[in-house]
Order: sequence, then C-alpha cells, then structure tokens
Amino acid sequence: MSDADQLKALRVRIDSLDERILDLISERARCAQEVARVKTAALAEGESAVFYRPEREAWVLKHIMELNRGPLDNEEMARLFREIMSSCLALEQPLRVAYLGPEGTFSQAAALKHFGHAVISTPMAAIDEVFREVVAGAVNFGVVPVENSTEGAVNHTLDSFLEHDIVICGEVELRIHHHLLVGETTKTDRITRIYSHAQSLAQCRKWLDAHYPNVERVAVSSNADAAKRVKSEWNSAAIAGDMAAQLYGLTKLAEKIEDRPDNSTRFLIIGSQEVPPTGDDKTSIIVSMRNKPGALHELLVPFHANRIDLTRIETRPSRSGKWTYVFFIDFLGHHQDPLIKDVLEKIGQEAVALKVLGSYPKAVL
Ligand SMILES: O=C(O)C(=O)C[C@]1(C(=O)O)C=C[C@@H](O)C=C1
Repeated sequence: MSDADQLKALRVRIDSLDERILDLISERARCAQEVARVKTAALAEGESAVFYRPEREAWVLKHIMELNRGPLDNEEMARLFREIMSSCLALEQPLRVAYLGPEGTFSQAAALKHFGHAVISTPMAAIDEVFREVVAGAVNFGVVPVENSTEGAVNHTLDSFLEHDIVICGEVELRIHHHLLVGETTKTDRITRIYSHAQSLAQCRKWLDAHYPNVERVAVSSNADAAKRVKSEWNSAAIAGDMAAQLYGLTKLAEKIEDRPDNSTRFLIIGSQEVPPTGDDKTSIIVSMRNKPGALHELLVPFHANRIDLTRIETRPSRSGKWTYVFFIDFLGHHQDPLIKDVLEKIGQEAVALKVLGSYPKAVL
C-alpha cells in the first residue's frame, strides 16, 4: 500500500473511532443527567441536592489512571477525563467558582485544572474577596493559593481562615513556570522595569540577578496585572505564566526562568460542603495552644504516637493577643477515620481552640 493509501485507511479508522467515542461520551452525559434526576428525587423537604462530589471525582480519575496502558500517559488521560466529567457535571449543575484574579493568573489555571473548563469562573480582586464570595453563597467554591515550594506560605490565605467559617473541600498543585514577557512595542535592549507579583519576583530572584541586575523590579498585585501593564509601556517587561502571556498577546523573551525547576504552588478549594472519606485524604486544622513551655511538643506527640504523617505546619499570629500564635497543620487521613478522631480528641483536650478546616481527597492530578 502507498503512504497516501495507508494514511487514508488510518483516517477512516480514526473517523470510526471518533464516532464511537462520541456515542460513548453522549451516553455518559445522559447517565449524569439521570444521576441528577435521582439525586433530586431523593431530597427531603428543604434539602438541596449535592451535585458536585469531589470524592467520587477523585475515584474516577484514579481508576482511569490505574486502567491506563498508554500510549497516552496517566496525567494526560486523567486530564481528558477531567474535562469529560466537568462537562457532565455542568449538565447537572453549572458550578460557579471564584478565584484570585484578574483573568490569566495561576489561580485561574488551578481552578480550571481542578474543576475542568466547564465551570463558570469569576476573578476576584483579593484573596479575602474569594472567601467572602463563598461565605455569601454567591459562588459554589473558591480557589486560593496557600503555599509555594520556593517561597513558602501565602499568609493572606492563612489569615483569612481565621476570619471566615469555611470548609476546605480539595487541593490542587500546579507546576509554576515563569517567563519574561514583552509586548510588540517593547524595546528589548532598553528594558528599565520588570513587573510581577512579589512572590514571582522572589521565585526568579537569582535569574534576575544574573540577567537584569540593574533593572528596577516592581511588585504589583498579580502576574496578570504585570502582563497588562507591559502592553502599554515600551521599556518594561513582565514575569508571568502562559495564561497571562496568551491573554495579553505577549511574547516570551526568556522561558522558564524560575530559580527552582520544581517550583510549584498548592491551592485550596474552599466551600461549604463536607467531603466524605476516600481512603487517600488530607485534613487541615487550626490549633491554638496555651503559651507555656513545651506546648508545641504536646501538640505534636499524639501525631507521632499514632504515626500520622504531618505534611505541613505553619505558625501565624493569633490576632487575639500580642505574641500569641495559632498553628496550621495538614496531615494525612480523614477526620472521620477512627484513629484521626482519637488524635483530634487528645489534641482538643490540651488546646485552647481546635478547628477542623476540612478533610479532602489528596490531589490526583
Ligand atoms: O457520580 C455522581 O454523583 C455524578 O454526579 C456524576 C459525576 C461524573 O460525571 O462522573 C459528575 C459530577 C460529580 O462531581 C461526580 C461524578
């Protein structure tokens, strides 16, 4: 068979496979509509249906990854199923999600990675506004950055948990690649100013020291804001990611300029919905202890004694007295697991205050 004939035959096969995939996706979507009908029919008076089920979504994605035999890798395959589920859920209920804006931020990328592109995503001007939108019920969920692997905690987010009654329903991790971006009119040999968010400037500090040691670094409210400014200034550049570059039509003068190649940010999904256990969960708590010697040790003993894996511990001023602190702790397990229940009870006996912020499936993607 000639090359042209082979190509033709392969395309005929692809067409017929696409038709089968189309039928199967449509059948799946009809199933999701049926799920919505069943969920709604089972409601008692005054109850509202819970369409979004993070624990089920985590299971579906993991199941697909276990079954996958290639040639597409697990992440790629899960990403495709993520989008199919997102569209199916939108048939049941279009989700509204607030994120730290403006459009083009890594928070928006995190929201789309976690929920898929079928959600209605709304940018907010500040982290606290994302919390307030969720508390007010104006959106179903919020997405906020909580820690970066190079720069550490996002204190605005931690402090917002002290002020709002909110549940953590999920987490998402995003590999952060920064680029040096310029506009069409930028004179690239005469750059005198580089805009970015303070965290991003810090994540690229060494690269900037090496390549632009004498250029002014200007911290602005977000990377997307930095990208926007560059469009109208011939002598400035921005540090931002792919989404902002695309959104504002900028080109990359240098790619992947972050100092650490594994630079990642963890985001939290905040809402009002408790998530049932999946067997592979994380829990986040806030604890305040009496200000006495050995208080932190006392707090950590029950975790150690029960071999519970702490994934993070952070300290913040409590805001209820000078030199008093609260601890933000993340660990593996769900607050409904008997062992975790036990540990939380022990900590509760010693603590001035203990609040479970939520248990949620460990990030799958
Ligand atoms: O299983 C459910 O409860 C569904 O609503 C179906 C489905 C899916 O498409 O698989 C859709 C949305 C939920 O978040 C989880 C799963």
